[in-house]
Amino acid sequence: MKIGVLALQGAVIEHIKSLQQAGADEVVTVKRKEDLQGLDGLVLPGGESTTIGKLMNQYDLMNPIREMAQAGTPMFGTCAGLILLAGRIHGQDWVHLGIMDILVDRNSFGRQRESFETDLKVKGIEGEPYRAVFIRAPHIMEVGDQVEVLSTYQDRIVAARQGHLLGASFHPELTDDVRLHQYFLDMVRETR
Ligand SMILES: NC(=O)CC[C@H](N)C(=O)O
Repeated sequence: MKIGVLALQGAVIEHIKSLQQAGADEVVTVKRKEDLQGLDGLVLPGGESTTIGKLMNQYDLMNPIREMAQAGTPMFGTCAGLILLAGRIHGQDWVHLGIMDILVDRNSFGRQRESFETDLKVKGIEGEPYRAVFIRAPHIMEVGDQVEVLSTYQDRIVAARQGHLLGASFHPELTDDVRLHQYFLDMVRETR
C-alpha cells in the first residue's frame, strides 16, 4: 500500500509520521505529477488552501489529481485539504479540485476560536472520543446525498465521507491518535 502526501505547503511531515504509525507500507511526498504514479491513496494536508491551490496549478497537479479522484483513488483532505476537495466554497466563485459534494466555509470558527482543541465523537472511530485540533478551520455547511456526516461540533459538520473521499476540518496529524489515519488506510484497502 503506497500513500502519497501532497507536499507543496503545510503539515506534511506530521501526516507522513501518522500514516507510518497507522501501518502504511510506503509513504511518499508528492511535489510533481510523476510522484502520483502508483499511489493507492493521497493525503491533502492543512496549510493555506489558496497557496496550496496556486502551487497545484503552477506544478500542473490540479487535473492529474482530479482525474485520480474521479477514477476512484481514495483521498483524505484535512483543514485546507478539505477546502481543496470541496465542490463549493462559501462566498468564493472558484474551487480547487472541486470533487467532493460539499459546501465549505473557510475560517469559520471566529477570531477567539481561531485555534482550539476539543473532544469529538467520530462515526467509525471506536473507543475514546477523538481529540481534535482546529486551526483557523473550515466547516462543512451543506452535504450532497452521497455524503455521510462523520462528526459535528456545535451543530457544524467537521468530518464527512463520500465513498472514497474523506475530509476533516481539524488536524488529525497533530496528535498521537492515529485512528483517523487508520480509518483512511481501511478505505484504501477496501478499494484495492
Ligand atoms: N489549518 C488550516 O489548514 C487552515 C486553513 C486555512 N484557513 C485556509 O482557508 O486555507
